[in-house]
Amino acid sequence: MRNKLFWVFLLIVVLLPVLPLPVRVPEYWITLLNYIGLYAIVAVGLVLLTGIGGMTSFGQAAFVGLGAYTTGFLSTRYGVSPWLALFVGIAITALAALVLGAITMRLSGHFLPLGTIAWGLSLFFLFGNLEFLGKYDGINSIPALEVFNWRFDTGRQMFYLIWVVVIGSVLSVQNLLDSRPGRAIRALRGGGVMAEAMGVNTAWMRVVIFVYAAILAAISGFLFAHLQRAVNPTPFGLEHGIQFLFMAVVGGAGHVWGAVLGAGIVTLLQDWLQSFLPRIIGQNGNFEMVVFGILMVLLLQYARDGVWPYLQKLFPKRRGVTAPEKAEALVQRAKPSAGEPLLQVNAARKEFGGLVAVNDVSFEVNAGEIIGLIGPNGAGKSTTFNLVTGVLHVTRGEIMFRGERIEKLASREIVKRGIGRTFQHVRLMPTMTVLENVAIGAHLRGHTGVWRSVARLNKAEEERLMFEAARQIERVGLGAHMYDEAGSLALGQQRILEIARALASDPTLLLLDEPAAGLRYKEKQALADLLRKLKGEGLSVLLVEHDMDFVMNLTDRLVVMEFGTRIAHGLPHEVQNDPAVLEAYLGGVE
Ligand SMILES: Nc1ncnc2c1ncn2[C@@H]1O[C@H](COP(=O)(O)OP(=O)(O)OP(=O)(O)O)[C@@H](O)[C@H]1O
Repeated sequence: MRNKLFWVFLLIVVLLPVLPLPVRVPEYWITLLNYIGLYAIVAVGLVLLTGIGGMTSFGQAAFVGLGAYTTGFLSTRYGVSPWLALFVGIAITALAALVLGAITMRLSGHFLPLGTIAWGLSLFFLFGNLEFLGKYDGINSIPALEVFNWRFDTGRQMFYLIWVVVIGSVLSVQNLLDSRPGRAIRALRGGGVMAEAMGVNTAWMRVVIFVYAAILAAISGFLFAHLQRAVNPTPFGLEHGIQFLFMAVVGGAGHVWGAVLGAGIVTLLQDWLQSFLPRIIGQNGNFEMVVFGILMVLLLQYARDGVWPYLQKLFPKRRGVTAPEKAEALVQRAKPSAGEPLLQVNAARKEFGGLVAVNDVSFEVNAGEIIGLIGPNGAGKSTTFNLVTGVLHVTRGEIMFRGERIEKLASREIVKRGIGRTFQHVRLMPTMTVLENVAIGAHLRGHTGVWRSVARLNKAEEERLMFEAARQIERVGLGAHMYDEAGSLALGQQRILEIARALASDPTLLLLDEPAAGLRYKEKQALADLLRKLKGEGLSVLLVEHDMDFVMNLTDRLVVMEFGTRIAHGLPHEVQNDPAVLEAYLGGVE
């Protein structure tokens, strides 16, 4: 169920063009609302791409152009039905975005924005220079849209079509974000290391949302062409690409409805400035751009999250995703029997240039054991951890898991095989609930993709995933916080939440990176109790730790490293009294 506000909004949209006199909305406002709608469709895509996925594109106007020119060209030159042209336009755009995305999405940092700028510029000049597209004059006499003899040849009629698409775009993106791939998209922020560790193919996910945003832009372009009944390159230039980005940011790039709000604010503001500034200043010129620029700077300075969050505070909060009381359990992997060899690290070596961070280190973890990997600062523990989890790859040596070599596999392949992990510095989605955070961990246990999620054909699987996430939350004792925002929990609880997220992947081995770091005594005790309980349930744990006391009463065996080398190995009390360990780890016998 959508909230009341949505239905009020829908009612306004339906009534606006048909209100009788004297409250009839003038043509001028209908035109403005049409443009706001067209821009909003593009901005919704940008919210997904930029606000949520964390990737900046200046090239959306070029995708709008692709949609507009395809229908303009096909419908005027070949008399093709615009509806067919819409599909051709979407296909061309998707293909272009796929190719462009596959090239640029792998590049980090500023390469993507630069790539989209280059794309925006080159397409603009291409439109303007191709003879068959009418060069800079463009294409005229584009036919009106028709559905069953109903012609959309006035602004008032187009209004409905445009706003149906706006609402459809918003709902489609909302549906997507509340789904398995949506949670993966939200986890892309912050570099994607966490998402990869949960089994998400982040490079592919980035391409997917780039294509999705491009398709929305192309649909907007299609409507634009049939509203204007003419196209030329000007509206598809880089300047408009930047404006779309402004709209998403002004509204609130992290909020889907923010796109509609942002499109409204920017369009109205520009229109207002354009008509009033010349009167105040007394001469014509592009003064509105100057004032607009200043307002933008102020907004970015004082309201980084855009205007939507302020508006949102006035209304009741949308109820988030909940876990069902009952659902069919997810399939579990076959568990090893106690004592079976699980992980074998054989002479693993990692060199960073001349530095040997891990020097031919060997150890193993058997099913049902808790093993501690300890050592002083810089000993190579985290590097070893990263070698096992696929974040780094060995220079030489081998790592076996359940009889299979895994040292060359990527993180997402390793979690697939049953190694779950947590992070030294917790990596949670702070504004998502505990439930949703844990559900990210179950990513690989679901299969629904983007299109089925958009169409809400994922209900049964979502219930199973949420049920499993809730089960893991109860298992680690965080049931009372199921619907709290993850960022609101204390550090100790956040670390336990990360364990629940790892458990949601149904691991046979749990890798914990300094789980006790920063915890208070009570929190450490709670964590140790939880790990003992998990061990009792047959789970194996490898933990990298600094805190000697914490590991002493918890682990079955300890592996001690110093300067990248394994210096001791054995039962905790044996290791504790080993002179080499006392010397290295405790800084010598006092
Ligand atoms: N990506 C990297 N590039 C170059 N050197 C690195 C890299 N990662 C780690 N090192 C170096 O490798 C050595 C081992 O570091 P590592 O982080 O594995 O130690 P650690 O035992 O986990 O220490 P800490 O407890 O402080 O986290 C250190 O000298 C570190 O500076």
